[in-house]
Order: sequence, then C-alpha cells, then structure tokens
Amino acid sequence: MKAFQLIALLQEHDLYQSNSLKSDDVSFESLAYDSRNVSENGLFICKGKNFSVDYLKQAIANGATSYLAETDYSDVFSVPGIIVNDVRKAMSLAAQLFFGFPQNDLFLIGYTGTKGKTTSTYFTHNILEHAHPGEVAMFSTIDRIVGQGAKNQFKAHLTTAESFDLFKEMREAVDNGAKYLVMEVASQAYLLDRVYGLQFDVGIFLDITPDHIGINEHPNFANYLFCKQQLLLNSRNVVINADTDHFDEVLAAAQVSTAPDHIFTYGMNSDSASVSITDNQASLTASTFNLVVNSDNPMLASLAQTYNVSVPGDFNQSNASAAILATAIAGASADDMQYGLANTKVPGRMQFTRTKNHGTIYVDYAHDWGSMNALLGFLSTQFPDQRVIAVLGSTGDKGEDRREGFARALNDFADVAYLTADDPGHEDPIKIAEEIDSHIDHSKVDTTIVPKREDAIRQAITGASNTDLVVLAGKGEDKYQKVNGVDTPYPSDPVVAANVLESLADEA
Ligand SMILES: CC(=O)N[C@H]1[C@@H](OP(=O)(O)OP(=O)(O)OC[C@H]2O[C@@H](n3ccc(=O)[nH]c3=O)[C@H](O)[C@@H]2O)O[C@H](CO)[C@@H](O)[C@@H]1O[C@H](C)C(=O)N[C@@H](C)C(=O)N[C@H](CCC(=O)O)C(=O)O
Ligand SMILES: Nc1ncnc2c1ncn2[C@@H]1O[C@H](COP(=O)(O)OP(=O)(O)OP(=O)(O)O)[C@@H](O)[C@H]1O
Repeated sequence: MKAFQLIALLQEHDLYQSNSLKSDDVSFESLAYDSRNVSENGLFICKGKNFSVDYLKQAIANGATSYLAETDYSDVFSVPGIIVNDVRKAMSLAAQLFFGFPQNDLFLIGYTGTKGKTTSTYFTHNILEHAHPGEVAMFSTIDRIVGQGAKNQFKAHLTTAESFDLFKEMREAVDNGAKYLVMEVASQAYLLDRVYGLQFDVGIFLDITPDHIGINEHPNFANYLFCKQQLLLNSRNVVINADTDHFDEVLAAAQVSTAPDHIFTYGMNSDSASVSITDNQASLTASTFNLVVNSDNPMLASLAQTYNVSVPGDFNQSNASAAILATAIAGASADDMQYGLANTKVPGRMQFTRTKNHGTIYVDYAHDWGSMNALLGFLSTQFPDQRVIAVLGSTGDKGEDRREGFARALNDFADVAYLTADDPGHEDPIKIAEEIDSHIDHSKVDTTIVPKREDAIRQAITGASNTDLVVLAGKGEDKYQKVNGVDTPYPSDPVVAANVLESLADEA
C-alpha cells in the first residue's frame, strides 16, 4: 500500500489533515491496530479509548515506520505520522485499500436486529451453500467461515469484527473462492465505524427492542435505532420485518436511499407485506409455514411454497422468511431455500433433547427480555398443557434492566424458575438472582435460587416429569462463565445436561 494512495482515499472522504512523511511515495508492507501485532515496515493505527502512547512506542520497536492517528506525536517520536480527523473511519478505509477492496468480489448480505441475526445468518449460509457449494463465506457471532475445511473456520471474538479484521477475513474468503458473504452487522459496528464505507447488496432489518444501551454501548434507544438503520442506508436492496416495533420509522429511513422496488417486507399474516407467513404450525422440534406472495415483483413469484424449518420456535419462521427474501435477491431458488431451512441447526439456539422421563430440554441463547419473551411465550402458548421450567441468570456488570425483564417473561409464561449464575462478572450472582426474584410473582412461578449453574440444571432436570419443557437459557454452547474479569472454564449447558441425563440413566 502506497502512502499517496491512502492519502488520496482519506482526502476523498474528508478525513485527511496532514502528514510528516519524507515522501508520499513510501510503501507500507503491513497494517495493525495492536502494537503486539506490528511487523516490519508497518503502518500502526492509534485508536481506542484505552490507547496509550506506550503502544505507539512498542509498535515502533516492533517495526512500525509510520502511524495513522488523530493526534500528531511528532514532538514525542521521530517516526512520521498521517493525521486524520476520525481514526476509526480512516482505519476502515486503510484496511479496504490494504486488502485490495475484497468486498468488490462478493455479493454481500448483512443482518441487523436485536434478535435473530445469528439464526438468519446460518439459514442464509446454508441456502446459498446449496445453490453455490463452496462459494459462501459467513461471519457470525459464533464463528467465521472463510473457506473449506476446519482450518478456514474459527471462533468469532466480536459479532462484527473491527474493520481491519473484517476486511482481512474478507480477503481470505475471496482468495479461497468465496463469491457470497453473509454477516451479522451489530449496531456497534456503525457506532464504531467498523463497516464504514461498505455497501451491502442486501441489508436486512429483523427487529428492535431496547437492549445494548449503557456504558461502552449506545447512550440511548434513539442512538441504538439510528445505528441499526444505517445498514439500510448502506444497502442496495433492503428487507424489513413488517412486524418489528418502529416499523414505520425503519421503513421511512430505508426509503431515503432505496427505490421502492428494492424494498421488500415480510410479516405474519400481513397483506401489506411483500410476502406473508400463513398456516404456520409448530411442534416442539420443528415448524412448517406457507409463504403468500403479495407483491407483483416477478423475482418473488416462485416463493409461494411450504417451508419446513428444523430450528423450533415461531420466531424462527420470521427469521426464515428474512433469509428467503435475502437469498431470493441473491438468485437462489425455492428449492435451495426449502433445503437450507430444513437442514439448518444453529449451535446453542433452540437445541433440543427429548428425554425418556424428564421432558424436552432446550438449550437456548435467550439472554434479554425480547428473546426470553419470544422463547417462553412460544412454548407456553403453543403447548399450554405442558409445564415450562426455566433455568436462567442475568449477566453482571451490564444490562441491569434485563433482570426485571426476565421476571416479566417468567411471570407471563413459566411455571418453575431456577435462578442461577450467568456470567456474573464482578457482581455476586446471588444478589443478581435476588434482584430478578424481587420482580417475580410467586403465586405464578415457583422459584428457587441455586448459585451454581450446574446444580440449578441438575435440579431442574431431575424435578421435571416426562411432559415438561425444560429451558436452559442464556449461555447457548458457551464453555466459560465470566467471573471477576476472567473467562472461567464451564462445561457448557449441553454438556451439563447430558451428564445429568447420564447419571439419571435417561439419555434420549
Ligand atoms: C466498546 C468496544 O466496542 N470496544 C472494542 C474496541 O475497543 P477500543 O477501540 O476502545 O480499544 P481498546 O480496547 O480501548 O484498546 C485501545 C487500542 O490499543 C490497542 N492495544 C492494546 C494493548 C496493547 O498492548 N497494545 C495495543 O496496541 C488495542 O488493540 C486497541 O486498538 O476495540 C477492541 C478491539 O480493537 C474490541 O475488543 C473492543 O470490544 C469490546 C471487547 C467489546 O466487548 N465490545 C462489545 C460492546 C461489542 O462490540 N459488541 C458487539 C455487539 C454484540 C451484539 O449485538 O450482541 C459486537 O459486535 O460484538
Ligand atoms: N426473531 C426473533 N425474535 C425474538 N427472539 C428471537 C428471534 N430469533 C431468535 N430469538 C431468540 O434470541 C436468541 C438469540 O438468537 P440469535 O443468536 O439468532 O440472535 P442474535 O441477534 O444473533 O442475538 P445476540 O445479539 O444476542 O447474539 C435465540 O436463542 C432465541 O431465544
């Protein structure tokens, strides 16, 4: 990457301020935002609220020959700098340039929403993989897929990676033959300019409920909604859930930059949506629905079919419909969609085990009011004769208002609750459980506080009869508990449940 190319790009975006390079013809052979990862002849990016000049010092010692920053450090270091007025935006552009604009070789699908991003991303990946085997990359909260084989699949650190990592992984995917990329776009991605300058072929808005508001996240709900809407403003085609809260505002935001024939909507029994979900039938382990096409757009005509979804929950029919529209725009057939939806499992999302004597056990990632309400509401309304037994906690150090929300969902839909630890952080898990408990209506919910999660799961499963629905909520397949700033090893909910069933001689 030549310095003059970067400077020209920064100027185009009104980000450039000055430089102290001897010549703008110099090249950089590496780029890094972490001083520990700098290599020879590198450009080091100084960013972040915890940034310290010591990192720049270390970067120089490790081979940085220049830096990109909002602050001019020429009175401290002799190494020259490129000074900009917004280093996060500049980092995204530098990464795109350094990795050769990999997005230009990809059909790019992005999902935003408080809930359903990971599930819809998995659905989309599997539909497109059926249509184009080996050509579909996926960046989800759980994992990244940048090519074939185990070496090209790895765990994710963030839902949406820092721009540098994002474009690096995109480059790897393109070099491995990817032509499609489906990714989750967290609201923080726009808050922190991780996807600055990126144009999506399809941007999908799944839903919004208050969450992710607080220190290190969004200052208020208006900012959370604003950031989510940015995906629509940066997408050529837009798909919106007609049943989402704030639908009118979301649609109005999309209409600012997208022509009406590139805006698609879906909803439950909604005549005004482009496609509507009808005749939905749910079992404990799967569901089926029909899609009715209300639009005269010929691209949608073949979507009027029956679809089977192998991840239970009526909310997953909504996620499936989003994936159907997104992949239709990408050129997939109804056959690809039917195959993909019927053959997708999502780790830690509505993962179920049917036992012989202790009911059906669900491991699910629900960890805020919106998801808990959808999950418990689905089970208790669809299967009103079966008891719902929930095991849950609430994370420490953040989202305190989730605690009251969990109690509300339990009051509305649960019969029995075991309140326990879920990433307590620097807080006492018993105090968190007591806070949830203080909002519970004990005439409706039989509640027990059990500090250790393994014990809570054991008690819940042991006490369940063969018609009960046992929900282990919040941690999915996580193999750790965050305690006092440390990821403390934890076997994971599915493993704990399997061990309990083994000891009860009640494996499915
Ligand atoms: C608030 C926030 O998003 N912070 C992210 C951000 O931190 P930051 O830019 O403030 O960086 P920092 O941690 O203050 O460090 C300053 C800089 O010094 C560098 N450094 C640090 C140490 C050193 O020795 N040398 C060095 O150069 C760091 O690499 C960094 O560039 O950049 C870091 C990586 O560069 C991220 O790890 C970090 O995510 C934190 C861990 C986080 O938890 N973020 C959450 C809120 C988040 O982004 N969540 C979303 C949404 C999830 C959802 O929808 O559910 C996500 O996309 O995951
Ligand atoms: N459309 C939906 N509406 C409400 N709840 C949902 C929906 N889809 C999934 N859920 C619930 O939310 C949980 C998380 O789902 P998923 O991982 O797909 O969403 P996400 O947006 O990636 O979540 P997060 O941001 O918490 O990682 C599920 O385990 C389920 O309980």
